Amino acid sequence: MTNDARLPEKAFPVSWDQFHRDCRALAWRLNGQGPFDAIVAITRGGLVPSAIVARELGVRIIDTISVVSYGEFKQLENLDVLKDIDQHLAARDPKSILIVDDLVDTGKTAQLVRQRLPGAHLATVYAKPMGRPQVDTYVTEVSQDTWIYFPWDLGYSFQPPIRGPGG
Ligand SMILES: O=P(O)(O)OC[C@H]1O[C@H](OP(=O)(O)OP(=O)(O)O)[C@H](O)[C@@H]1O
Ligand SMILES: O=c1[nH]c(=O)c2nc[nH]c2[nH]1
Ligand SMILES: [Mg+2]
Repeated sequence: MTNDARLPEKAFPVSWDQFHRDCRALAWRLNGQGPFDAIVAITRGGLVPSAIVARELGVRIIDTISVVSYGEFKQLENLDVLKDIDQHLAARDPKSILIVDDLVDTGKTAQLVRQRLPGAHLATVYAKPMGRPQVDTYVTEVSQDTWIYFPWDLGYSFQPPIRGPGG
């Protein structure tokens, strides 16, 4: 048990280097599918993976949908859509559209975006078991009681020794 009751049990910190590799691995998996000619990034977490996947797959059109679902480590009661998908994009063949996010947790965010773009392919870098059914392609699964720490949320800090200061 962690000291702070708000924190999930396990931590999975991800460095920039690891994240870049995991996004490239996602792009490799997606390369055999599609082809995709537009990406919908679920902001904000989907922005960095979308940029990397777009570069690898040669996709030039990137739209965003802004969904807020989490306060501090806890999901909010209702998902809030602050910015919706462009109507021009929604009129395209859904099979050519790739939806990208950093992770699925409960799957509620992914489900909301799927309902707006039925038939589009949804990809995330990480997936927790509850959200996995909402994802077509992902790279790494972590347990439901794990919190993923992304590189843009982290900084260098002192780590106390595992056995404490006495050694
Ligand atoms: O599967 P779910 O339980 O719905 O959670 C997953 C969503 O939660 C996080 O976004 P968040 O709402 O925290 O906003 P952010 O992307 O701006 O950080 C994450 O980036 C996913 O979009
Ligand atoms: O940074 C994050 N890490 C997570 O594990 C997570 N789950 C939902 N939203 C999340 N945001
Ligand atoms: Mg998000």
